[in-house]
Amino acid sequence: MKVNIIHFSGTGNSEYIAKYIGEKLKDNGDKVKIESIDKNPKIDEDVELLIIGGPIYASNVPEKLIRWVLRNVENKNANCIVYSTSAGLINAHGVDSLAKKLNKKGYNILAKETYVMPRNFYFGKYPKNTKKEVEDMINNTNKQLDILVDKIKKESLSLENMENKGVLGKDLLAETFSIMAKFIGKNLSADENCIKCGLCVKNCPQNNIRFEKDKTIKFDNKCMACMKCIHSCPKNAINYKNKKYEQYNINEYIE
Ligand SMILES: Cc1cc2nc3c(=O)[nH]c(=O)nc-3n(C[C@H](O)[C@H](O)[C@H](O)COP(=O)(O)O)c2cc1C
Repeated sequence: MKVNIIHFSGTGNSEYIAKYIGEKLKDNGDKVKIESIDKNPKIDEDVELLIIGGPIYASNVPEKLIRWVLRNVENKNANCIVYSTSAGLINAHGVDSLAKKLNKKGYNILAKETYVMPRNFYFGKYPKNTKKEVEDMINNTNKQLDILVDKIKKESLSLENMENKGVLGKDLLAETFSIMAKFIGKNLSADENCIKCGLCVKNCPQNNIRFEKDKTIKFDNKCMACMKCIHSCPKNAINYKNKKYEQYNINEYIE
């Protein structure tokens, strides 16, 4: 079977899901392509299964992912699985919106999956997950993924109910959040530990970070609050509201 797996991932959780499913299907002999929307991939003409997902930001997947789907996915009669990753199950069903858009384009939605993964945005009563919590989450998610992969292999998934309620409201929330995110971005700054390596400049999915003439790091007004810059800085030099974040790196927990 020809499979395309497309994701948006700020800090690696949604990419992990894409790769996990992808590798298992490759082992099964399927032809699999895995890509991030950051590379603006093309969906194969003859794709038989599209798997697509990203993180939950306040009840929906990022507006960037929704917009990418609306603009870049052509109408097609193929099977599709949508997924989201979130730090908890509250507000986690934003994946309905993505499903609805793809269903309108002709895709048969076979599953709407939500995976609880480590938190990448912590404050107040939502602290960073402990090592044990992270390990448990990844183990549980792997079990959930194995069940899904098994169903894909056995072709035992059936059509999802598309009578989703509240998609309009969730889309409005995603738009509102994308505006709020710009303000979150305005609270980011690089401190004296910055070694000017340029990784954040290169990695930012919004091209929101640049070097000034004097090589200081400048954050513009296009932030989507994905947290990639904070968690991937090799010197943990990027602060939010002048406070340092304890970094999260999924690679520390997987082989
Ligand atoms: C700005 C922002 C808002 C978030 N909002 C929620 C939320 O409403 N509910 C939730 O469960 N997780 C929320 N999260 C956590 C992420 O959805 C979760 O950590 C996700 O797995 C990150 O995926 P990624 O590593 O692929 O970017 C939020 C994360 C960020 C950065």
